Amino acid sequence: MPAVETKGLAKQYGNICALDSLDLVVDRGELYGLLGPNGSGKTTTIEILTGQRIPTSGSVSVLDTDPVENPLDVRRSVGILPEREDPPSFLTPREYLQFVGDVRDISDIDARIEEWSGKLEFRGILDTLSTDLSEGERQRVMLAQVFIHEPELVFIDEPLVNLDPLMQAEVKDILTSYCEAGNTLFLSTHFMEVAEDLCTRVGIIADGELVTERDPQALEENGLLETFATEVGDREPVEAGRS
Ligand SMILES: Nc1ncnc2c1ncn2[C@@H]1O[C@H](COP(=O)(O)OP(=O)(O)OP(=O)(O)O)[C@@H](O)[C@H]1O
Repeated sequence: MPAVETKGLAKQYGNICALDSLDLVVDRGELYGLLGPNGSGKTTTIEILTGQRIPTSGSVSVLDTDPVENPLDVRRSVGILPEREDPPSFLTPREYLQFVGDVRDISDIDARIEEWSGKLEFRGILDTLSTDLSEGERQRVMLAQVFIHEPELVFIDEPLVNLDPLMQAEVKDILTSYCEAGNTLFLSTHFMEVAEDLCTRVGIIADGELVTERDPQALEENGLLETFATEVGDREPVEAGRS
């Protein structure tokens, strides 16, 4: 069974059609990137896949579980990093990750905090209040909470945002090795070079529909940007109220 599968997935917010019959299949071990213009439905898709939102119609399967029927089971077995999410300002990274360890039932959380704060190079700020951290330091802590319970499927919106170039290279290596070990990564990004460098397959979504899927490694330089411009740029604007 694939890691993620949607059939005819649709989501209306009042008279706004955010998703319109989305069919997606992401196999286990893939590093899949979902690209699309602002408002095309990427966040809505991830929120439905992670049991945070109920679709209007269609079916969803995540690790063989229906996130609409069993949202808690899905949220326990995946890692999630939404866009612009920070650790609570009033906790230190250590306290926050210990809290995550409690929620995820991790028995050796202290050892894992050591491991992930080492990998993501934030051991030196483990006991600093999060309100006093830089944006990049907060992103490192949030990346640690994604992986600390060793999920087999991870959803990340803009994984490299706010990271300096050396840390971007580290995180790219972490994400690639995570998938090489047989796990699955579902990314959403606006950065073509991130998708080109990292993803084994990308899907381009526009107006809540999947318009094309490509292997970015098989494209010429800037090929993804050209594909994006062709597939998305030529579309007619969609009016609110379309069903
Ligand atoms: N809670 C909500 N209530 C009403 N409309 C919403 C809600 N969330 C999203 N929308 C609308 O649904 C559409 C899809 O939004 P979504 O956030 O999924 O897009 P996106 O591709 O993630 O956009 P971006 O790249 O700008 O983050 C947009 O038209 C948006 O305005």
